[in-house]
Parts: sequence; C-alpha cells; structure tokens
Amino acid sequence: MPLSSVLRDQWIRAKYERREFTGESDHPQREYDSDILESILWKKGKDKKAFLKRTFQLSRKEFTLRYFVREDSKVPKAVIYMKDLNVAFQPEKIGHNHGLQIFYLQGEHTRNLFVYHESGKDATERGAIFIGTENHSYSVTGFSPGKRGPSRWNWGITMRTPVREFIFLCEHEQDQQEWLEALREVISRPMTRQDYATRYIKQRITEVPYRAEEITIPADVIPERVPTLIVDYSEAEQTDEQLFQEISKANVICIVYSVSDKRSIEKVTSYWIPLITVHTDKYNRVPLILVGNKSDLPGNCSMETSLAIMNQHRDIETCVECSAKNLKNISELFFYAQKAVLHPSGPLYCPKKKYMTSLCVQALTRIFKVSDLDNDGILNDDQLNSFQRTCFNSPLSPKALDDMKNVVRRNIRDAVLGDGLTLKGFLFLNMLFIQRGRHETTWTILRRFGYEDDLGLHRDYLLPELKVPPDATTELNHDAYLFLQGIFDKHDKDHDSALSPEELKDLFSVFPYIPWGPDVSNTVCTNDRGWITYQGYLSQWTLTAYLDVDGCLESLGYLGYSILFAQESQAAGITVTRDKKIDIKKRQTQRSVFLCNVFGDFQSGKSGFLQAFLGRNLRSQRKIPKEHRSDYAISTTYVYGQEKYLLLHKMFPGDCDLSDAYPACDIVCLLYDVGNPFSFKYCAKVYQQYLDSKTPCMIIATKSDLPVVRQLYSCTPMEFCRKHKMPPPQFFSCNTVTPRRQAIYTKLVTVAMYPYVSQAKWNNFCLCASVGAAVLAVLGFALHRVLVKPWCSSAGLLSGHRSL
Ligand SMILES: Nc1ncnc2c1ncn2[C@@H]1O[C@H](COP(=O)(O)OP(=O)(O)OP(=O)(O)O)[C@@H](O)[C@H]1O
Repeated sequence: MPLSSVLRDQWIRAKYERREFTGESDHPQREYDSDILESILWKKGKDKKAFLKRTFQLSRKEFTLRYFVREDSKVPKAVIYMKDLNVAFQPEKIGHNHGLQIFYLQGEHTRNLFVYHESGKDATERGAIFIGTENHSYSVTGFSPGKRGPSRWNWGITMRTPVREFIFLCEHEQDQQEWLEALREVISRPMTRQDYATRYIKQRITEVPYRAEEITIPADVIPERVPTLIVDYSEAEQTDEQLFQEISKANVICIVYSVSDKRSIEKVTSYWIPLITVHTDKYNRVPLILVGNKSDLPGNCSMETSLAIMNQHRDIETCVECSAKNLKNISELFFYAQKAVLHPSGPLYCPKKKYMTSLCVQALTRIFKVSDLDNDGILNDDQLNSFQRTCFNSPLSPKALDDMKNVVRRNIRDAVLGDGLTLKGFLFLNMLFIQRGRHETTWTILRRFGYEDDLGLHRDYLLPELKVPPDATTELNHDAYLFLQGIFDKHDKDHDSALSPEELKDLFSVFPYIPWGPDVSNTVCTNDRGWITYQGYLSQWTLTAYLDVDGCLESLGYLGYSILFAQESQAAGITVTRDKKIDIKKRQTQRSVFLCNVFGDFQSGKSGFLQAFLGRNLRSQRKIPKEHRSDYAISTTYVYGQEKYLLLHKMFPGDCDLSDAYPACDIVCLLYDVGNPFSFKYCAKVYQQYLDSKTPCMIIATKSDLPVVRQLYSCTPMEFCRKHKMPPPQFFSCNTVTPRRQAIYTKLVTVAMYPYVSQAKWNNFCLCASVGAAVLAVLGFALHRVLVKPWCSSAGLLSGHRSL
C-alpha cells in the first residue's frame, strides 16, 4: 500500500472513527505531535510473580524504548534501541489479555520484559518474516494478473525464505513494483552482525517454534516396550503454571544449558534444580539429565563443571553434551533419559561412597538367600543357572559361568567358594554391573524378584488380588504346602524336624520383620524344648492363610513362592473354598480347615482346652508365661483317613454381641467348670442369646477330675442338652499325668465336617469317624453306613456318665 493511501486511511479512521481533532473526544492529540509516547505498563518483577507499575517511553527521535521504575525517576532503568527490540503478544503466559513480551538483545544475550497494559487496543500479531540475503536463499519475485487464479487484487509478490514461500497481493501494479524494489534492496544488502542476531530471534518466531510439538517415541522401539512422550517447555509461550504441571507429570527431566553460555549452566543450580525440587514429590524424586547443548560452538563450560554439579545433586542421573544443530548425541540423550526412568542409578548406587546403597544391598541379599535353595551360603552352578533362567529366561553357558566366577575371584577375596558364588561375590558382581553403567542388569534381577523403583517390594507382588466371597474360607493348596515344606527343610539344618530360634530367625531373614510372635509356640505343636515342629510350622501357615490371607500372601512373597515355583502370583498358592451353604447342600466338603469357637465363663478352662489339643497337660500349661499365651490353637486330626486342621479360638466372656464380633465358625464349644456352681449359667446364656440353630454346638464339662458340684441354674446341663436336642455334656480334663491328645477334638472336626447330621446321632457318628478312621480310610468307607449304627460312647472322651 503506497504511503499516501496509509495516510489517507489513518486520517479517515482518526477523524470519523475515533472522533479526533473534532473537539468531541478527549483523545490526547499531542501524541501526534510529541516526540515521546509515554504509557504506564505493568511489568513482571524479577521474582517472577508480582506485576509492578512502570513508566515506558517510546522516543521517535532517539528511536528507543525506555522504562522507569518510578514516575518521577530521571534515570531510565533500561534504554532499548528499536533495532534490537522485538515484541510478541503473550496473553496466556502473562495471564492478561493485553500481555506483551518485549525481548531485546543486550550484548550476546536476549533479555525479556513481561508487561501488560490495562486496556489493550485489540491489536493482534499474525507473525513476522525475517528477510535475509540472496546468499542465504532469500528471494523475491513478482507475478502478473491471472498467474495465481482469479483475484480482485491481481498483482502479486512471491517471497521465498529457506523454510517457506509467502504470497502477497497488491491492488495496483505500481504498489507491486514499489514493494519489489524495497524488498530487493533488503535482500541484496549484506547481513550485519546485528542482522544475524535478529534473524535468530525472528527465526524463533517464524521458523524454529518456541516449543517443539509433543513427540511420542513408540513402545516397540525399545526392549522395555514403554512409549516415551517428549514434552518441550518454552518460557516464551507457556505460563509458570504450565511448567509446574509438566514438571509434576514428568518421569525424567532434561535441563538444557548452552555450553557456550556460562550463565546458562549457572542457572541450572541457581534456578532450575531448586524449581524442580519444589515441584516434585520429595519421596519420589524425578531423575534429571543435564544436557549441554550447542556443542558445535566453542564452549566455555567444560564437562567438569557439569560433573561437579552432578556430584552435588543425587537426582542428576547423567550429563551429556549434544548439538541440536548437527544432531550430535541427540538420540543418546533420549536413550539416557529413557534409561534414567527405567533403570535409575540413584536407588542402586551411592557415588560418594562408591558403593551400592544399603537398600540395594538388602534387596540383593534377600534375592541371594531366596535363590540359595540349600541354604549353604553359596550359589552353586545349578542354582546360578536356575537364577539366570528366572531373571533372564536362559541359563548361562559353562564358559560364561566360569568367566563370571573368574572376574569375581580376581577382584575380591572369599567371593567364590568351591564351585559357587558367595553373597560377597554376588554383591560384588552387581556392583560391577552398576559401575559399568549396566544398571539394567541389576534392575532386571530386582524387578524379577518383585522390587519397584524405591527398592520396596511391589504391592502387586506382595498383595495380589484375591477375591474371597463372604461364606468362603482361604486355605493353602498342595503347591504352597510343598513350597513351605521345602523352606522348612532348607532351614532345619540339624534335621531334628523342629526349628530352633536361630533356625527360625534365619528363615525370616528374608522378611523385613519377624511375622511370628512368641505366642506361636503356644498356638501350634512344639517339641519338648518348645521349638516349633514340622507339623506345628505347617499348622501356623495354615492358620495364617485362614485368618489373615493378606498376611499369608505377603509372607509367601517374601519367601519367593511365585518366583521359585514359577507362578503368576502368590495368589496361586491359595485355595478359596466354595460357599459353605453349597457344601451343606451337596453333603460334602473339600475344606481342610475347620474353625471352632470356644466359649466359657472366666476361668472355666478354655485355655486348658486349647493347650490340651497341642498335647500339653495342666502342668506344662502352667509354665507358659502370661505374655506368651495364645487365643488360638491349631493342629491336625484325622477324620475318615483324611488329615484335617482344627482351629480352636478362645472367646472372651464380656464381649457383648458375640454373633457380630466374631466370624462364622464351623462348630461352637460351650465350656463350664464342673467344680464351679456358677459356671454353666454363662453357657446357657451364650447358647440362648447368640447361637443360631445352624451351627453345631457341644457342651464340655471341664476339670472333670475335680469333685462335681451342682450348677446353680434352672436345669442341669444334661437336661439343658436334652431340651435343646444336643448330645450330653462331654467330660474333659487337661489334668492328666502324661500329656496326650484326646478324642474330643476329632469329634469336633467330624461334626464340623458334617453339620447336617442330626445331633441325636452325633456320638455314634463321631465314634466311627475317630476309632475307625484308619480302617475306614482303607475301605473307602461311605458316610451313610455310619449313620445307621447304634450310638456308642467314645473311648477317649469320658470316664463315664457322672451324676450331673
Ligand atoms: N483339671 C483341672 N484341675 C484343676 N485346675 C485346673 C484344671 N484345669 C484348669 N485348671 C485351672 O483353672 C484355671 C483356669 O483355667 P484356664 O486358664 O484354662 O481357664 P480360662 O477359661 O482360659 O480362663 P480365663 O477366662 O481367665 O482366660 C487355671 O488356673 C488352671 O490352672
């Protein structure tokens, strides 16, 4: 557009749109004749937060922009020559509709001023094109009417830059010629140093975007099969809020500085690292990569500087120099970034100590112990091979095995013993992997054994999902018993079929805590030294699986069940039984654990009843310290030749609503002390108030060796049983000369297994189950045959009917 047209246009707009020069508007007319245009802009302070009022002046004469801190200041804070200056509208970044970023060159550096004006003038920038010289592949040509299709404006200009072609249309041929002339003059002029700098800034606007588009490197290009999303950040285009959000989302952050700009590396420690620290979780640090860009330029920041920074900041995973211009080390940079996320060195290695972190040593020690199947402190060739298969899906060749042992042997003493690797050797080998930058090898081992990035065991590894419906129970399956038997054998070093305190401690050395307290010795069978027997050990696992399946899964995880038995998860070792109602309907059960709740008034002999099941008489019970007492007792009995677990649970009197407070059990025992006249009343109360007719119930008369006294209740225990169609009270005493297991417990399991058998036939039924167990197992005895036999008393149960 010729100058005359511009002036005419502006004159019409001023006079008729803005009503200037008419006396109708208070528009400051002096703007047109004054040399200086002054305005108040809000400028972002150095702290990057608050906007402060500043006076800005544009001087036509000096061709400068200057600003003042105070209105009455004489000395400007900065004077910027227009030739060095550029602006971009930044409403989003500045957070104001009329936000503007002013950037200008000062020496070698670009400075930024972030400002906004309270009332904008609706101007929007559409872009800018830098015009370089012919030598730099810039050209301009005109074209005549019709060349570019029908248009109202026929005369055109094609402006070519190295990156794209721009087409402009003019109304008249004369306009076209004037523009062509002006543009050719610029293009033919050699570029000054200043022009180069300006081009850099302008290219950032038009050619190199402020911010690269988000790029996703697809999952299938790396062995770990995870996609990589690369997100760029530009201070010029994005707000601090966006930066903070991206930081908090990132798995790895590359801090880029210029090797030719010392101040940019200083900013890494003074600005970027503190900023990232504030905006990331302190318990879950994000790995950082220090990237020295522009390695094609002569640098004044040496690699030593970045290494020193790396040594000071644990989160810096690695540093790398690259050149985005000639693409040197760019793919390496992203490889390191991926590696920093997938195989971070921070949790594994402490550069200061030049040794593995204590958490890493702990984890590898556990892995060694789990893999040392015979617990001799050495991974022999077989064990090393199965370890190798577990972690890397293939065994080592004999030569590779030998080479590996030789490397370790050469470097450290006591690392190889006989033909195997000691714990010391195993730790050394891993340290070697880490020191040689092969973190992924150690991470593969750690991850295979359930560890996650913080070197804790993964929740999914320890607590896999297991659905247990309300009327189902949880038991260990055959596989899990086999595994636990193996663990027992591995730790029973003296082969006495019991675990001494040291052996037990060693067994739990792969746990972060000892899961069994001293009460366990009074929950399961022990030998005469009080050590948990093989049977007792399996019983305790059975109890854990039944009462605390999550705890059991966790323990299986620590012991390495799913890894050593090549199972998908620890849950593979657990059987969830079917709904008990189906068992009753089908008149058969596959369960092997039955729960019996034991009620009785204070001092009625409940503990005695539990302990006697573990083969302890009154005398041995009295030796149990109070703090070691247990509310549970579990052991096995045989019913029709099948081994079943009976879990006795002592209930406390005083619990107000027993039916709500305790889970459904398979059978209930109501205990009363034959020597205490007030004892039976409690049993009658529990029976009437809390028991449903569906759960089998048995009344047990304890301390039967003591003189029997009359119970102070409306009826005798015998009459009570008859009235409620229960078998008569069963006499019991734990005050025996020698400790012995009594038949009452088999009877309880039998009744628990067949709750639908009428109570009147119990004694008959139970006698056959216990006395004939072995024979019946061989003959494959059928249940219905038992039911028709006449009632007979169980030999081991009672000393006879007493007068009740
Ligand atoms: N056959 C017996 N002869 C004599 N005393 C016995 C006999 N059986 C148990 N006792 C004693 O009776 C007391 C109570 O027994 P026990 O601790 O088993 O009852 P409890 O119901 O578990 O008690 P609490 O309700 O207080 O927990 C104990 O002092 C025990 O030694």
